[in-house]
Formats: sequence, structure tokens, C-alpha cells
Amino acid sequence: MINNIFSSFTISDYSELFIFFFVFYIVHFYYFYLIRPNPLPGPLPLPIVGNVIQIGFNLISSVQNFQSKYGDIFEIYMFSERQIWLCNPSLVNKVFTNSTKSNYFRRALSIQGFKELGIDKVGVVFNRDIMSWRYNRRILSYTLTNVRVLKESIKIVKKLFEEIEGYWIALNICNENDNELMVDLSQWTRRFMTDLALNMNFSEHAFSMASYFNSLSKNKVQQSQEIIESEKFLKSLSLWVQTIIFLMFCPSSFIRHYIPPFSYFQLKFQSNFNWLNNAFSKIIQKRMKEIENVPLEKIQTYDILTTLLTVNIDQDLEKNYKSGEKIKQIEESEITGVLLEFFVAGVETVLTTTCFAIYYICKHPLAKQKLIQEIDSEFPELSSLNDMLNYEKILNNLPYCDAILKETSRLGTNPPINPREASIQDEIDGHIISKGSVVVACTDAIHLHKDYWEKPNEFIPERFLSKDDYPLSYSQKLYTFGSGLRGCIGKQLALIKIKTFLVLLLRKYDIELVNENDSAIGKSYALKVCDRLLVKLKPRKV
Ligand code: HEM
Repeated sequence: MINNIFSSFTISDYSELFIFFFVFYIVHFYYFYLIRPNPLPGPLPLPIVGNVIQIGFNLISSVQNFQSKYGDIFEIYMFSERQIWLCNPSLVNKVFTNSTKSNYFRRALSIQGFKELGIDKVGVVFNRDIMSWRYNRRILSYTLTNVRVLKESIKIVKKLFEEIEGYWIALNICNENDNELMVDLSQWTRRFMTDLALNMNFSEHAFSMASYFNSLSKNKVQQSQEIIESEKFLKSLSLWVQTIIFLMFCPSSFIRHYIPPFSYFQLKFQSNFNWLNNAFSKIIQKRMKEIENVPLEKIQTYDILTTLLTVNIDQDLEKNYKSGEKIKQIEESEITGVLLEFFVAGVETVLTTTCFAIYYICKHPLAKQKLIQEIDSEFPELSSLNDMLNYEKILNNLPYCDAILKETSRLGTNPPINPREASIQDEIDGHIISKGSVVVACTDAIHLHKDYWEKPNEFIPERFLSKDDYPLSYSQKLYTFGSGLRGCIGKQLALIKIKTFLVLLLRKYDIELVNENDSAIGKSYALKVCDRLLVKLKPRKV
């Protein structure tokens, strides 16, 4: 019977049917939109895509536009998901609380693609299993704040800085006439921080600086098998970061698997993920064998992998472990997950902060001068600079450098938003937040809020030093590393890496922007990025 009805249909009947269903869908969509519970101001969503088209390719400026139109709290539809965006420090206290009873404990990343790869159950960043997250976080916090690991990071920065200087010298930076060299510091820093992360994670030398040097110089570093392998590994890691972004912004499993070109990317990313897992597994197995029969006190490598593998026999951790539970060894699949996360969370953030800081001090000569004075007075002997660079000094004796980094990351907040999920029904600023809602702390907007920051768009590191001139408690409103239970566990390590790099660079080189009008801060879809930082470097004569 139904067959008979359809077979009698003409093309115009099909068109009318389509139009009918389409109009029905639109009316249904807006009817339910208009009667939604707990409405907030916000842009009118379109069916299926929500506000994605209004946001376009620039999330950061869209937040600013929405904030100026709708105020500090508004709603956005990412496809069909309603999200509540918060752009005021007074609204995010609950999100960033330290309380273990936090209602916003889970990061809002219930993403089908993450489930398909299994990364929603390992590590910490994307882990949605609270028990496993809690266990991993404790072990990782211990690892990333371990004094031996932090001291080791200073050693590796020094070693890699010697390597980078070698390339600069070969590129003729230090010739006798003191000719200065023009370098794109964003490219060099990208390679430096990537090699640093690989060194820190595995104690394996990486070659992305060498390979970059080869692309610039006629006198190439020998293209060994190691360089080629390392390049392959680094490309694969960069694809991995793209995988995460792809999965976050293309949530539909059907589209990813069956609709070109998404299906092409899905396949490419999946096989890259398999390749990386395999590569990590080989490294982990090899290291396990190396340390198998060595007593803990004899182990001299303090990279992150070794620390994770020996965590169950480390007495310091046992002492800190209050619950009395026995520490079990962290599993191989977990270690792979964790190390992959560190590349997503800990490379781009570190390198952009470093580049932005250099950019801002070049734009603000007075701040540069104060920073150089601080560094010179702390590390007076250039000849013995390497011996003087120690953990305590880097950590505690550079308050102006700390203020510069705070101000830099306030203006260049990365990531600019922090999405969390409400675990129970709650209330923020008199608005009901229903269970499961996604609440987004817009940290970039918070850091530029005109009611909370004096001259919010200006670079004033002093605001983090002087309580008299700047009466508001600024540091408490700074969420560059997040805050509370899900706050960044790599903060100390990141600061040590960046500060050591800055000390070495500024103690040895005069640095200026090639073009004063260049802006180092570019924008990708969801991150502030530094694609180009052209500077002139000249060895200092002190
Ligand atoms: C300047 C550099 C860095 C910045 C600006 C930064 C920023 C952040 C932010 C904003 C969060 C989210 C916090 C929250 O939700 O409250 C975070 C989380 C995290 N970061 Fe960083 N980070 C940096 C460096 C690093 C490094 C070097 C590592 C590791 C090697 C790292 C590992 C992590 C991890 C594992 C988390 C997730 C913690 C959890 O979910 O429990 N970060 N980071």
C-alpha cells in the first residue's frame, strides 16, 4: 500500500513533501528554543549548526563580540549543545574551586571521537573516569613537581641552548664585526620546545632544531637516520595535536566516518594514532628493560618516563601518599596516554608564552631593561652563567620575570576558554544551570575585563608586583593555568623551562624586533598562536 502511494508520486510531490518536513522541522526547532527552560541572552541559533556559523573561524573575537552584546553571562549553541559562557571573574569561582565537592569537576569533553580512541579513560586531561583521573593526577603531579625532574629540565634547557647557539653561530650570528642575525624566533622556539619536551619525556635526543637548521643553511648537519626518524616522530606528534582539534570540532561520528573529506582525515588520524602508540610502546618496553634490575638509587636519569616507571618503588611518593593505599605501577597504556597528553598540553602553551614574552619586552624597552637588570644582577658572570643557573635562583629570585610572564599570559591567554560540565543542577548569578549543562569559563575575556583590570589592554607587568599602585588583587583573577582541582599540573615545569630560556637568551644577546609594527600574536580557531617573530640578535658585550 505504502509502495503504491510512493510510486504514484511525481517529482513535484516529493519537493512538496520535502518542503513540508523542512518547515515542520524549523517550526519545531524554534518552538522548543522559545520555550526552553532557564533562558539566557545569546545569539539566535540556527537549526542543526546552532551558533557555529556566527562564531566562524575566530572563537576569540566572537567571545568578545557576544560579551559586548549580551553581557558577562550568555548562552551559545555548539551544534545542538547549549553552553553557558561566563566572562566575569566573579562568575567562575564555582568552576575553579578547590573543593572536592565541586559541581564542575569534569572537563566538558564527552566526545565520541575520544571514546573511539579510548583516550577518555586514560591520563588526566581528557579522562572522564573520576577514579582513574584521581589516581593518575596524583602520580603525575608528583612527577611534574619532582625537584629532580625540575632540576633536570634546567640542565636540558642549558644543553639545548648550547645546541641552538651552535646553529646561530654557524648561520653567522657571532662573526667578528658583530653582525646581527635576523631569526624567526617563533620557528626556532617551536623546535627548541619540541626537542625539550622529547628530551624531558624520554631522555632521547631529538632533532627538530637540526632539521630546521638544515632547511636554512648551505652547510647541513649530516642527515642521519636519527634525524629522519626524529622528523617522522615530530610530524606524527603534530598530527596528533590536529587529531584532538578535529575530533573536538567534528563531533559527528557518521560525518567523520562516511562523508569525504572528513572520512579521509579520520582514516589518516586513526592510522597516525596507531603508529604513535606503537612507537611509544617500543620506547616504554626498551626503558622497562633498561631499569628492570637496577636499584632505584642507581638510576641517574630523571626524565618523565623513568619517573613514571619507578613511581611504585619511590619512597618519597609513599610518604606523601596519605590514604595508605599501596602505590601500584602505572600501566603501559596509561603511560602512552599521559605522554601524548603532555604534547597536547605542554608544548604549544610553553612556546607561545615564551614568544609572546619576548615580543612584549621588545615592544616595551623599559620592561626589557628592568628584566635584563634583574637577570644581570642575579647572574653577573657571563663566563660562568651555566654553573650559576640553578633551580632555586630560577624559581625564587626573578620576581620581575615572573611578573612579565603573568602579564604576558594575561594578554595572550592560551587556551582562551575552559569548558566544564555541571554534575548536578546548580545556580550561578541567579541563573539555574541544569545537570549536564556545559559551562565555559572564558578566561581570555576575564583577563581583559575592563571592570577588573586597570588599562586591560596594556602591558603593565608592575601590576603583579605593587599592591599600592594596583589595589585589586590581580593574581587571584589570573587563570592562565586554570585553578582548583583541574588546574594545570605542568605549571612549575613550564615556568622553569621558559625562565631558564629567557635568562640564557637575554644574558647573552641583545634582542630587538625587526619590524616594530609586526604583531606576534596571531589567532587560529581556538588558540592564540605565534606564527612569526622576526628579531635581530646581537651578542652582548658584557
Ligand atoms: C605556559 C604553559 C602552560 C599553560 C598556559 C597551561 C595551561 C593550562 C590550563 C589553562 C589548563 C586547564 C586548567 C583547568 O581546567 O582549570 C591546563 C591543564 C593541564 N596542563 Fe597545562 N599549561 C601549560 C603547560 C603545561 C605543561 C608543560 C604540562 C605538562 C608537561 C601541562 C600539563 C597539563 C595537564 C596534564 C593538565 C590537565 C590537568 C587535569 O585535567 O587534571 N601543562 N594547563
